[in-house]
Parts: sequence; C-alpha cells; structure tokens
Amino acid sequence: MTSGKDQLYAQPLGQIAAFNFDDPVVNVFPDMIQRSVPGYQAIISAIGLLAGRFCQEHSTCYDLGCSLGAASLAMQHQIQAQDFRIVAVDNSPAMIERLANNLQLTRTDNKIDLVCADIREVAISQASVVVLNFTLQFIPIDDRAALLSRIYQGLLPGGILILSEKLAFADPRQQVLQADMHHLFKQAQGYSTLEISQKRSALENVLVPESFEVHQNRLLKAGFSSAEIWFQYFNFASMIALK
Ligand SMILES: Nc1ncnc2c1ncn2[C@@H]1O[C@H](C[S@+](CC[C@H]([NH3+])C(=O)[O-])CC(=O)[O-])[C@@H](O)[C@H]1O
Ligand SMILES: O=C(O)C(=O)Cc1ccccc1
Repeated sequence: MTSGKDQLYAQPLGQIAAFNFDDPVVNVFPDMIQRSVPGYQAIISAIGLLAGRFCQEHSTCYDLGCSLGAASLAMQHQIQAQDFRIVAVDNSPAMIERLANNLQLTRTDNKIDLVCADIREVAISQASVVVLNFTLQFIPIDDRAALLSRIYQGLLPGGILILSEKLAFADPRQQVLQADMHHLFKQAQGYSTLEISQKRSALENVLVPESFEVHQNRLLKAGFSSAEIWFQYFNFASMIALK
C-alpha cells in the first residue's frame, strides 16, 4: 500500500481547515504519527506486551480509534491465548478501508475484526484489554466520562484500559516548557516551523488535551481502582487503569 511522507502542512495555506482523518491524512499517517508523537513506537510495542500479559481466554481486546491498526497488530503478535478476538474500531471510513486492505495482504491467521463506527456507540463486553491510544483526546470533553464508564462496565474482572493522551499541564511554566519541547521534537523529526504552526491551528478545538490529574480523577470516578502513568515523553503520556 502507498504510504508517504507527511508534507500536508509544508506549503503556506490561506485557510487552515479543521484537522480530520480523510484520505490525504491516511496516505501519510504512519509517517505523521511517528514523527509527531514522541515515544509512539515504544508505546505500540508495550501495548503488545501488556496485551500478552492481560488478554484472557475467551475474551475480547478492543482498539478504540484504531487508525491503521498498529496497536491491534502489536496485540495480535504478542497474545498467546487460544481463544480471543480483537475488535478494532474507527469512525474514519478512509482509515478502516486502508486497514482492511493491509490486513488482506498479510498471510497471518487474522484475529482482528474491523468496525467503522463512532466509539461512543460501540458495545463493549467480555473485554480483558481496552486500548484508547491517542483517541480520547478527539472525543468532546462532555462525552468522555460516559465512554470510560461503558469501558469499565464492559471489562472483565482483572481487565485493563491503556489510555494514551497528549497532556496539558496546570502549571503554566510546565505547559509552555512541554509544548516547546514537543515543538523541538517535531523540528528534530524534520518538520519546519511553518508545518508545526499550521498543523497546530488545524488541531485547535479538535484535539483537546487535559491534565493527568483530570484523567486520573475521571478514571477513578468511572470505577477503575487505580490509574497511573507508565510512560511519558514530554507532553505525551500513556496510562494504565486497572478494573
Ligand atoms: N468518535 C470516534 N469514533 C471512532 N474513532 C474516532 C473517533 N474520533 C476520532 N477517531 C479516530 O481516532 C484516531 C486517532 S489517531 C489514533 C492512533 C492509533 N490508535 C494508533 O495507535 O496508531 C491519533 C492521532 O492521530 O493523534 C483516528 O483514526 C480517528 O479517525
Ligand atoms: O502533531 C501534533 O502536534 C500532535 O499533537 C499529534 C498528532 C499526531 C497525528 C495526528 C494528529 C495529531
């Protein structure tokens, strides 16, 4: 499948449309996320290891906002259970079509079922592992608690949620520092200042980060008994919440 270098924001744009996961983004998505999210590949690998440890027999693993299925593929690779399914959900038809094509090209015994739907409307049951890898940040803040409650309810005893998010910081000095460091990270990955600032405009009010404390409180309120960060690289973090 064609997958190119992300140059979507390289030229000056008169009007910057709100960011969305359409065909042009899908075409460059692996390169875009790799060069934009510090630690992305380390997180994907660890999601595989966590699924290997937590996937229970006769259970389902959910990858909510799966994009091109990187987390699902890592889970499939690491899970040793005999009887399990992975349900990969995304509401972008372009993402799901590309992922369906990619899966057809692989010869491996496929355990991944694709669903093109809004994760706010997908039933979750018999789950041992649920992954929200940089997806909750795109859900309206008012809808986040209800989604996490449904995930908690759908998890089996001993189940886990892996929640990765871009973070905001209550302390303005931390906010400025961490955002600056992310900017420097993107520059080091070859993005120009123009690309970085145009993409920031496109993400305004689309990707809405919250602080770790806000996430932790919401997870505990949803019923999780513990929620902690296991990985952080500047303003990008991944949390594990235990049922
Ligand atoms: N309401 C929604 N319902 C379903 N999908 C949604 C919704 N809102 C956004 N999405 C989908 O969530 C994904 C977010 S990307 C996830 C990366 C992936 N997890 C990865 O591990 O590579 C993160 C990023 O690009 O920063 C996109 O594919 C959206 O279509
Ligand atoms: O690029 C950014 O600034 C981000 O915050 C991460 C990102 C990565 C891929 C799509 C949308 C946002």
